[in-house]
Amino acid sequence: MTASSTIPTTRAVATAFDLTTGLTEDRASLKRPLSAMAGMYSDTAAFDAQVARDDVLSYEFYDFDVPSLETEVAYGTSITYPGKVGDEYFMTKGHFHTRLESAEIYFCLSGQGLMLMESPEGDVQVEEFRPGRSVYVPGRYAHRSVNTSSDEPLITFFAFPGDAGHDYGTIETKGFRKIVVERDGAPVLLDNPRWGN
Ligand SMILES: O=P(O)(O)OC[C@H]1O[C@](O)(CO)[C@@H](O)[C@@H]1O
Ligand SMILES: [Fe+2]
Repeated sequence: MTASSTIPTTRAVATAFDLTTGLTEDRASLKRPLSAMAGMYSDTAAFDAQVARDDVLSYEFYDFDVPSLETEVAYGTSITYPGKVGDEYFMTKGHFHTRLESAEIYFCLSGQGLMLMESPEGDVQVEEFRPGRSVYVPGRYAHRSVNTSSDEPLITFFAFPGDAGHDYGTIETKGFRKIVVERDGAPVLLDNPRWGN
């Protein structure tokens, strides 16, 4: 996703985006339909049935200029739509940074949800997203946004070091150690029964 270059960006960049929806007409978003999340949700039968019925857009995000150097800052907005696969809320795929130590900052513009984080050693941390709340994802932690609202998109603004890179491999093969599911109308964190498989 991040363009690789050794030439620093030397021009100022401005992007106008909607503070509630996170959308902009200045750029194209990267779209992840539910089908792009194969293997990510714990209820695989519910996932297959839902994709066959209607392969909805589960999230999309904008990279506002994708700088790629250590000295630069990559940033954009992220929109995770409401929905569930079985009891599990819609979420982003999640990733470690290729340069593992790279941290990231998120600022919630609207909606509600959770930032699920875990280190390679298995430390799990969870922070709540609600409008006006920032979440600092420490270096070394994989991170995934989860939308826990029944009807509103979760909108965040994010920024991270330009050379952080995205490492999806571990998450695609092992998953996160925890899943976020609805129980009696509220989100709860459970052990992922499929973790490591
Ligand atoms: O990269 P994923 O896990 O698909 O999730 C996308 C989100 O994460 C980011 O890569 C930032 O970490 C954004 O581009 C976007 O908000
Ligand atoms: Fe990230």
